[in-house]
Amino acid sequence: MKEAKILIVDDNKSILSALDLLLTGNCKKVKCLSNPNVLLAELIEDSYDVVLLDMNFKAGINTGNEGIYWLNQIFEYNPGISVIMITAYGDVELAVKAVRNGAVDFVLKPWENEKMLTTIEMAVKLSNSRKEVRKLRLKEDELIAEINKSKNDLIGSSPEWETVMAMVRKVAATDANILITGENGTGKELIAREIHRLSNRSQNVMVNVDMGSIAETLFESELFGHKKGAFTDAQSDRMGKIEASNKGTLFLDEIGNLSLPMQAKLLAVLQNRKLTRLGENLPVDIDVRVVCATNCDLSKMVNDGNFREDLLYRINTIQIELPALRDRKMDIPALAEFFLQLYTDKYNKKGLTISSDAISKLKAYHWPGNVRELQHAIEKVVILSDRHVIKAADFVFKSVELSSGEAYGGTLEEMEKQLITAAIEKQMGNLSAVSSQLGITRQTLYNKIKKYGI
Ligand SMILES: Nc1ncnc2c1ncn2[C@@H]1O[C@H](COP(=O)(O)OP(=O)(O)OP(=O)(O)O)[C@@H](O)[C@H]1O
Repeated sequence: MKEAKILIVDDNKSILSALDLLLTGNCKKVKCLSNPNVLLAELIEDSYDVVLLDMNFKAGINTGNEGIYWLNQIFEYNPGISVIMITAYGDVELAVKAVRNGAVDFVLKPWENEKMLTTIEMAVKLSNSRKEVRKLRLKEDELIAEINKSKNDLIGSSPEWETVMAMVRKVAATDANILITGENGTGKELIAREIHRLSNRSQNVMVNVDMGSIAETLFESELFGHKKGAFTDAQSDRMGKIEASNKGTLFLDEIGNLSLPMQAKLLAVLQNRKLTRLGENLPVDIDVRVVCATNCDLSKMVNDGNFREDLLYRINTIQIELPALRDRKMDIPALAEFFLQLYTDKYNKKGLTISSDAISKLKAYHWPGNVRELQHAIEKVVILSDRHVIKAADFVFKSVELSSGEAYGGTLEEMEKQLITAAIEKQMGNLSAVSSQLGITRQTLYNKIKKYGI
C-alpha cells in the first residue's frame, strides 16, 4: 500500500479532498481529477495501481452510464489496473454491473474510512499480482520462443533416415501419442523435439522426463507436483512435470524403466486427463500430447509381465523405430562433418579437416553407442588434434574384454573406462543391460559415460 499510486476521479470537490486527506501518507502518490476527460492522459502520464472512479459525473443525470463508459476506457488502455467504483446508495444495481464489467469492488457514499482503506489495500494487492502474472506470462512466452527458435539439426539422407523423417512430418501435427524406439544414442530425444516443433503445440513447451533417473520415492512428486508440507522434504508448493507440459508435449524418456506401480499411476493420469498434486484434493485438468521413448522391447516386457499392456496401447498409437547408425552408414560422412564443424567452432580449431581414410574407418566401425558415440569420438579427436587433418589413426576403437586375472598397467580410472566401453559393445549399446552387467545403476552409468566421454 505504501508503494501504491492512486488516482481518484470524481466531480465532487469535497469527495476528492476527503479521499486525498485519507490516503495521502498511506500511499506513495494520490492524484485527484475532477474532470474524467483528462483521465486517460493521466494514465499515460504515470502508472497507477488503483483508480477510484465515481459512477456519475453530470449533475442531475444519475444513470451511472458515464462511470461504466470510463471504466471500459480504462480497461482498454490497461486491463490490469484495479478500479473501485464510488457510488450512491440508489446506484447499487449499476455498481454491480460495473463489477461484472471488471471493477474490483464498489464503495457506497458516505463510506467508513476503515472500510475504504481495506478495499483499496485489496485492490492494490490484486493489481500487483496481475502485474506479476503479466510479467511471468511475457517471460514464459519469451522463454518458449527461445527454446523453440532453433530448428533441430537433423542430419541424414539415407533411405532409412528419410523413412523416419517422412513419418515424423506425417504424424507431428496430429495429437497422436507416439512411441519412439531404438538403441541408445540413435536420436530419440532429437526426434521427439522435432515432432514437438512441427506440432500445433509448439507455442508451448516440451517437458522432458527421464524415467530412468527418477527415484521411485520421488516419482509422484516429480510428475504430479506437491503442496508444501505434503511430505517431509516438501518445503514449498511445486508444480509437477506433467502439469508444466500442459498444452504442450510431455516427453517420457526411458519409459521401459518404469516400475509396475508407477506405470499404474501414469496410466490413470493419461486415461483421466486429470491429476492431483500430492497433499491436495482438487484434481487439475491436463491437456498434453505424450511422446515416449525406449530402447527396450516393450511387447516382450508385456509378455514377461513387466509392462502393462493397457499402458503400451495408450502410448504407442504410432510407433517410430529409429535405425542404428551401423544400419545407415551412408549418413556417417555427413554426421562426421556436422560434428567436426560443431567442435572446431567450439574449441576454436577452425580449418581442421577430416581425411577420407578417417571417414572410411568411421564407416567400417559398428558404433554400438550410435550417433552419440560418433559425436563423442569426433569431439575427442578435435580436442586432441594438433594437426590440420584428422587421420584414421586418430580414431582408436577399443574392444576390450579384460579377464579377471589379467594384470592391468593403467590407472583405475582408465580401467573403469575400458570396462564400461567393453560392456557397451558387448550389450550392443543397451544401457540397461550394461548397468546390470556392471552392477551399477543407470544413473551412475550415465554419469560415468559423461565423465569419460564414452
Ligand atoms: N540425425 C542426427 N543429426 C544430428 N545429430 C544427431 C542425430 N541423431 C542423434 N544426434 C545427436 O546424438 C546425440 C544423441 O541423441 P539423442 O539424445 O536424441 O539419442 P537418444 O536415442 O535419445 O539416446 P538415449 O537413448 O541414450 O537417451 C545428441 O547429441 C543428438 O543431438
